Parts: sequence; structure tokens; C-alpha cells
Amino acid sequence: MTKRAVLALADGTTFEGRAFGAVGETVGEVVFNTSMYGYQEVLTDPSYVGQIVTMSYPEMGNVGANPEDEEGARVHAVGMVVRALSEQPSNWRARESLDAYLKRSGVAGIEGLDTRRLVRHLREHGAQMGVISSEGLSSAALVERARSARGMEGLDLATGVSTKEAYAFTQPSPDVFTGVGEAQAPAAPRFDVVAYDYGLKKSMLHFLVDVGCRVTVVPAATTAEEVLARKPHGVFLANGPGDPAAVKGADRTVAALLGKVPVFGICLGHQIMALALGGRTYKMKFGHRGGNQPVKDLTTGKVEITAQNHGFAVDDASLKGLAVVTHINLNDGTVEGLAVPDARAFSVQYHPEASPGPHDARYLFGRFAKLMAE
Ligand SMILES: NC(=O)CC[C@H](N)C(=O)O
Repeated sequence: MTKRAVLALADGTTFEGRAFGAVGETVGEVVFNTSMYGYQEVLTDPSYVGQIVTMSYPEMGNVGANPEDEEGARVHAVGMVVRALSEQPSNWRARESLDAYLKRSGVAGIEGLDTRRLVRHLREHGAQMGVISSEGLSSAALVERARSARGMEGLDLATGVSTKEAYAFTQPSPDVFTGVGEAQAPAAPRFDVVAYDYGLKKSMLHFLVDVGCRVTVVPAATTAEEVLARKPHGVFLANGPGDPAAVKGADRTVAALLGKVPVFGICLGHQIMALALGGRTYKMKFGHRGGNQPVKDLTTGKVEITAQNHGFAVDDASLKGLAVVTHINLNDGTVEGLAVPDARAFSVQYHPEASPGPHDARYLFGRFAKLMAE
């Protein structure tokens, strides 16, 4: 028998649906993602730590779950909201249903509610804390619980999900691309790259290997001296969860690396790069999450369709005189990329590794390789 579940938002709005995944209660920031597919990559992306993800596309679970599509070591999102859960997966790679996968991961979901209304609500009133519960508590009690939960601002979640030990990564992607176009063989390894793990996605490491990097992944708290002692050709700053301004010591560490070695940052890594330069970040109303965000590369005039997952952004005005804004979001004009040519450093807010999403931006890994070759 399916169990009734409730999603309660901090502003008092409640939705009724059916429980799936793990039974019980979960608290997190309720956000929405507009990708039509790739739910498993989304759920396992460490940037979703502390978040309940609403998928705006109505049917989820059609291809079940498999061990290859995981971007992190486990499900990192704390909850999932879907309109219609497919009970019978149909895909040759499926090992289990989405329901069974979330049950095994201990993560609660709710389905059968009006996700269109929920997404519109979040767009209008902002992403906010919420609770999914199938424990029969009153809606008023759940709203109170959501209201008293701590929000994302000021939370250092990256340090907590980062690797505890440094490790080497040498595997190319299963289907190697070195740019937009046909699949190719990975480039021969010629660059030693240190990758800061703030909560990284596996695909980023594969794509670095594809363009010729021997990658050493290091914990978020690794000092600049320790990194420079490895004499890397380049430093990579990964994505990650939480508030970029709260990641302990990261801005000072990156400031000490800038100018000494080429640096490439993605998402949280981009935000930390901006902070290291003296810029500011802020919390967005509802963020960008999905695989259909148009971004303009101001250096080439080209528009790329990008995969995104962020709730904070870099304040454009705060970069004046510190960095060049290289990319902007065509929906809302926010900063999507920056560069400091003299320091051989650049970063993007979006996800060139996609997973899930379009591969328009894969060329950026090649741009990093070129910078190191020079
Ligand atoms: N994917 C990411 O790296 C997200 C960065 C940051 N946690 C944000 O929400 O903006």
C-alpha cells in the first residue's frame, strides 16, 4: 500500500502526495531542476547536499537506476519530488527501480503532487526550506519544522563532502570527446593537475583525463604550499554544495595560487575564484538547475546551451577591475564565466561536463589544456 506523504514549505504552503523511496522524514532546501532526464546524475551530484530536488519534467524513473550513472559515491540530495513515478523501469542497463534505489539509499521522495504548481511557487516566492514526511504529522507541525530549519546561507557543506585523502585519477570517459564533435581517443597524458575536491562530480575528472591530464584529487582544506610543492601544470577547482563564502579558507588558498599556476574553476570553484580575487557572491532567488540554460560566450559571441546547478552567483559589479566577465546567462544576465588572463585563470558557473545535459561547453576542458601547454 502506498503511504500518504506531505511536502511542507517554510512559507506555509503544503502539498499532498504519495511516499516513495525511504519511509520517514527529510528536511532540506526545496529547489527545482528542469532536466528531462539524468535524475540519477542529479541525485548523486554532491552539489545537492542538503537539498530536496523537484524535477519539473513530469515522469521520472523510466530508465530505473544503474551503477554507471552515478556522479558521486552515493545519493547526495536529501529528498526528491516528482509528478509521476514510473514503477516499471525499461532500460537494458537498469538494475533496479528509482523507488528501490532511493529506498536503499535511505532518501525519501514524494510523488503524485502538482509539481507545476510547486515550481511556479518556488519561482515566485524563492527556493526555501521544506520537509517531506510520511509519518502522519499535521501539516502545521511540518511547516513549523521547515520554518525552523537552517537555510543554505553561511553553510560550509563542501569541506564535509570533500575527500579525506589525496588520490590519483587516470580513467578517461567511457565515450571520449575532446571537444564538440566525434568521439576521439583520449589525449596522451602530459599535464599534472591538482583538483580541489569541494564535492566533485566524476565526469569532471574523466574530462580532464580526456584532454591529457594526470589528476591528483586533494581535500578542500589542502594549503596552497602543499599544492605548489607538487609542481602541477594546472589547478582545477571543482563544484560543490553550500555557500561559497562559507568554505573555510578556500578564498585565501586560491588567492595564493592565482598567478603562480593556471587555474580552471567550475561552479563552486568559479565562485571561490571570484571570492579569491576580491569579488562577492550572493544567494539567488531560485537558482539555475537543469540542462537548458542559454549562455553567451562574450569572447566569441557564441551561445551555448548549458547544464547548471547553482543557487549562489557572482556579483557582476564586484568584479570590476578584478576580472573580465567572459560569459553571461541570456535568461537573466547573471555572470556565467570570468577570466584573469594575466594570471592564466578562468572559470565558469555552469557545468561543461554536463552529466546530465548538452555537451556544447566541453571545449572548456581543451581551453584549460591549451593554457597549460602555453
Ligand atoms: N554545482 C555547484 O558547484 C553549486 C555551487 C553552490 N553550492 C551553489 O549552489 O551555487
